[in-house]
Amino acid sequence: MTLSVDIRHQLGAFSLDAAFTSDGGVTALFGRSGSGKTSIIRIIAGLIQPDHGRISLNGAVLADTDSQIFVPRHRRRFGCVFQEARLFPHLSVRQNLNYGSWFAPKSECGESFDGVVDLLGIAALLDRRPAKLSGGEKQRVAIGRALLSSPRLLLMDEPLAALDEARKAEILPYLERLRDETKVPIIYVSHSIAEVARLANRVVVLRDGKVEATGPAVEIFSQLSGPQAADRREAGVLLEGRVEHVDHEHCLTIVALKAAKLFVPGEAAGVGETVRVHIPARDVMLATARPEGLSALNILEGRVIAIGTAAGGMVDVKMECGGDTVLARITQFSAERLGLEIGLPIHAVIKTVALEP
Ligand SMILES: Nc1ncnc2c1ncn2[C@@H]1O[C@H](COP(=O)(O)OP(=O)(O)OP(=O)(O)O)[C@@H](O)[C@H]1O
Repeated sequence: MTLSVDIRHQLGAFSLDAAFTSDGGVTALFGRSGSGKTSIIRIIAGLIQPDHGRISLNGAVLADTDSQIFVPRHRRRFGCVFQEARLFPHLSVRQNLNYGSWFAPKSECGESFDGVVDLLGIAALLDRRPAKLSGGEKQRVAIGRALLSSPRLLLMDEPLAALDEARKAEILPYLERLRDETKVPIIYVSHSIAEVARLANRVVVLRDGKVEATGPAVEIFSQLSGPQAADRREAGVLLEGRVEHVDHEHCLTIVALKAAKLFVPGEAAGVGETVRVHIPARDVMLATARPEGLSALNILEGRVIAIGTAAGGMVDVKMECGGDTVLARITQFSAERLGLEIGLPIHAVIKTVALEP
């Protein structure tokens, strides 16, 4: 599956000028509020006709202003999931789900009803009305309804934004299953780094209607100037590794990175599985000599490879640790006191890491 988007569009004073491709899996459109994410989703969905440009899916043209082609939205066969579940209040969950399959072409059997119900864990909800569901349950039903329409592409616009942290945590594993177990490619809009880091295979970073960067999630989130650099709270890196050992007694997972090993709290994956590990930059301390007597389990050795420009008294320090990149956000004062410079051997003391299987 290749979705190719190359469009220009004017919305009042806002200019959208974006080109990117998506090759299946989850492609996240990521950017701050007002960067143009929703407008792009609406253009892909066929809700807005672009002023200029072309959109195609697997070579089939959906919109092309040069040849005046515009496939209307109902003929694109895309499933949409929005911030609000938008279920029919007078229909049961089962009827809401069946509504999705009425739009599926009879010749194509996509996901089965039972398969979708199982995938999203909604079997116990089938006879309830939406008013009797939690926000997270409603969203799972909305995803199910979209999937049962046998979509060629799922467009998800901030599907978790209206949910509290507990509901988000409840629904994220289902989105991961959706990504891993169905073949439906997903365009996923979010301004949450944690969400995108966890779900996306590819990331398109938008700023002021333009594509600022695009590439594999692991690469995009490890760039010093990456999308997270501006975000004081969420900056960090995403590393990929393999589970080497699960210590059930201490509820720890030991992940082998390129050279180093990381101790990660929890038992979220099995031995041999590939996992992503999120290391927030604010949780990384630096030491010029190997520290002793610390409670932190993870001390990685490496070298400083970049020092970001200071903002608000803080600097980002990028290190290469045995082939992996780690980012630390420390005060300018500490950086000066440690005499940090490119090439300096350094120890990264990592306080918390989160496993994202
Ligand atoms: N119909 C419209 N007319 C004029 N301006 C518009 C219109 N629709 C959107 N805009 C403007 O276009 C810009 C991008 O909006 P858009 O909703 O695509 O951003 P976004 O990245 O999805 O933001 P958010 O994360 O807040 O949803 C904003 O400045 C918005 O005010």
